[in-house]
Amino acid sequence: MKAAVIVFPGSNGDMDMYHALTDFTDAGTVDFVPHTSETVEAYDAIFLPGGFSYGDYLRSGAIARFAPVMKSVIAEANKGKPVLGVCNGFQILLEANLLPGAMKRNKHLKYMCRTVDVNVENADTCFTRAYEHGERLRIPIAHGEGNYECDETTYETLKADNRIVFTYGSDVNGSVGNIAGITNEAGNVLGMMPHPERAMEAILGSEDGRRLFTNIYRHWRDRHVVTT
Ligand SMILES: NC(=O)CC[C@H](N)C(=O)O
Repeated sequence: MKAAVIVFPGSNGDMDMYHALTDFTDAGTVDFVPHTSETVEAYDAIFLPGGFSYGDYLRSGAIARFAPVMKSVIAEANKGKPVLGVCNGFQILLEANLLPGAMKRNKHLKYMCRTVDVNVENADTCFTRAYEHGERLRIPIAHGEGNYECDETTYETLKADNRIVFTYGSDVNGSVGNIAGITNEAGNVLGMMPHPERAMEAILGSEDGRRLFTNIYRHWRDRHVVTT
């Protein structure tokens, strides 16, 4: 599997994402792909890391959404390749309209940085099949604009179509329905505010993020590697 970790000016989760992929999955190639790149067509899975792309000016993700690489990210997402956006990556996916809704400042207007409870609401996606439905994970958050907002119709659709993949165990930032992560309609694009790539090793507090990465790899392997 060839994985692309997209790097924007201001990304800060790119190294963690790279570490999660190279040290915990058998992904053959993991490349840092700069925001100026014109194409990610050669990659099987695309990862948008956390950070403060373009200094979070205007709104988080609002400028990154126009980076040259995004045209190709959108094209590959529409072909059905797995695309994972974490934190700022999620914000960019929202701004790019690959996912519905928007992010507002956290309800207390404070940047929050701590490990929280995260519920697995849908364990039937290419990202979450290694988890149990209803499982409670411990995953760190680190954001100032994680207050997910969408209109009533969108919320009802997300619920009805099982596209709410993760919720917070409690109301941490004001998000509608305590939403922590959602997918697109096809299920191949996941945006989530908690950082699974920072929950890979018990020594750092949790290894609950591991299965997300190993499962993306497994999903690809099951479709591309012939076993006897
Ligand atoms: N770790 C992140 O990606 C968080 C930064 C994000 N731009 C924010 O809302 O603060």
